[in-house]
Amino acid sequence: MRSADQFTIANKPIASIDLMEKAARAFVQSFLRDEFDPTKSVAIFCGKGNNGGDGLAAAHLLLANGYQNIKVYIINFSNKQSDDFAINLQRIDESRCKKVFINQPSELKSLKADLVIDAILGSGLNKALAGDYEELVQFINKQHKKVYAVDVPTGFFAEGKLPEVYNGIKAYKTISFQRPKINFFFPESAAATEKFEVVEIDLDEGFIQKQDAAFQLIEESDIQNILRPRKLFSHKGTYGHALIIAGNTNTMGAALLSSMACLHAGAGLTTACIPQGGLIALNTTLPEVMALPRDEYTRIEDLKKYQAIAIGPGLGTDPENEKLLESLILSKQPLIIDADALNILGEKRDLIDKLAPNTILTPHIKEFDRLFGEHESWWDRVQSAREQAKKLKIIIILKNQYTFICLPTGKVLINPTGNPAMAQGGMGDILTGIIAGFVAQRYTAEDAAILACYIHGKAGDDLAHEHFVVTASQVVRRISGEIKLLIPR
Ligand SMILES: NC(=O)C1=CN([C@@H]2O[C@H](COP(=O)(O)OP(=O)(O)OC[C@H]3O[C@@H](n4cnc5c(N)ncnc54)[C@H](O)[C@@H]3O)[C@@H](O)[C@H]2O)[C@@H](O)CC1
Ligand SMILES: Nc1ncnc2c1ncn2[C@@H]1O[C@H](COP(=O)(O)OP(=O)(O)O)[C@@H](O)[C@H]1O
Repeated sequence: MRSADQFTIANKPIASIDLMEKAARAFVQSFLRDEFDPTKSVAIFCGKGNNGGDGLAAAHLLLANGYQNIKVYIINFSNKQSDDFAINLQRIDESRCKKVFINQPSELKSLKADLVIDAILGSGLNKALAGDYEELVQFINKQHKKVYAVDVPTGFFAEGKLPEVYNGIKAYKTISFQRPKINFFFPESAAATEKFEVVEIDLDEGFIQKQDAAFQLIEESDIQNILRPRKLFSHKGTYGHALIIAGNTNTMGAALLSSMACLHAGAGLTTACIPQGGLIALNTTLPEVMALPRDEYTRIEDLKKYQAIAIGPGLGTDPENEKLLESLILSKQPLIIDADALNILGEKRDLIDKLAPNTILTPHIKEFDRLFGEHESWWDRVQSAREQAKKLKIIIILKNQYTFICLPTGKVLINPTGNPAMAQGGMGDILTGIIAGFVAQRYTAEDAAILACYIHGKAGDDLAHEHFVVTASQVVRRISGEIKLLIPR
């Protein structure tokens, strides 16, 4: 993003000071949507780089928007200052805005303001906070004010491994420019900001898109470009046959949820490979789904009729399941491996190297670490998922609030849908079923992964508008409706 700033300044008819003004304007617009009471007092902390410059420009704009009680704290811990900071400082000097220079953190005794804007350090942060900056930030955090951060909270790295213990600003909201910073998508960011919003500042989009960015956020338009309508004169055979190998004595629910999700995602036929004991449950709850009792299942040649095979939800890790997984892997059929099948793979690591290209693995954090070793941070975990997907030519769907879809090309797609109301058992089982449903319909493994993650989360988001918690069964029933809403007319 820093290179996009520089490219835009060099190639668009816009001076860097005007870009700063644009950024400040976008920040203030977003701030005013949340904070529309101009009688509130605001303390704006400005460093002497461009982040601080944004803060000064924002002070100006807030005054122009009727805020009377604004105080700017200029953090004067270093002699260096950016040119655009200096220009905005002069503008502040000429205005009626109160300002004070802070040469040492101890000069700050109290903070009376209702709201705080943090513009101390932005994306220019090059090492963890220490010394005066750390002391200043601790002081601000201890005031327990509502803090709005400009671009990134001071002390938060926009990318790269985050320090184990975060010592930067704890913001209520971060208003970030043009593109979200990759580290916002990792759980560690919860210590730095409760939420973030991305605002446009007109950086050169063409340039940004040409960058070979490893990470890409999935957008609704991507889904619309991938989804295909049901064809005239089509029949069940057009949409493929999926096999869901799942369930055990105490975990038949996982098999039912997965199979149901596969059905609702549009597979032409769905067969559930379950234990004998689950037949009544299946036949009573999912009459559309066919059954293949697990002990009858032996011949690998019979698998050829399935366009997608998912294995794992509620499966158990018995030795016969190990053999089943191994034979499936060797059959090179289109495979989605989840839950207990991933745990088996974690124990029988030699099988990992035998996975066919485009096999889909759907681990949550624990399953992932069982497969590929413990990781200290999410940055490390995602890097290693990326490397493994590339090396093995498979797709790894690393599940979390933001799910990372790691492709064989080395690219990582970030799924933005989903929310904490979905944090309940069974939610992963239905994701697996949805993926199988799309693979059966002959979407590529990559497209099926993208569609499934996005639609799964979107269904959960829509339900969460009205529900405190969203169950997997509720999400399943919304899948087909979500597809209908997303599909181009
Ligand atoms: N044209 C542009 O480049 C634009 C930049 N914008 C703003 O500019 C910010 C980036 O500005 P800068 O590159 O000037 O960087 P910052 O303002 O984030 O920081 C600059 C200074 O902080 C020092 N520093 C870094 N880490 C430190 C640490 N741990 N302790 C103490 N000092 C430290 C650096 O040596 C540098 O002197 C963005 O976050 C954004 O707010 C926006 O105005 C949009 C346009
Ligand atoms: N806080 C959350 N925000 C968004 N999605 C979530 C959240 N918590 C869980 N999910 C989604 O729910 C699913 C949980 O998968 P998993 O842990 O395998 O569940 P289970 O094994 O119980 O079926 C994943 O797709 C994950 O992305």
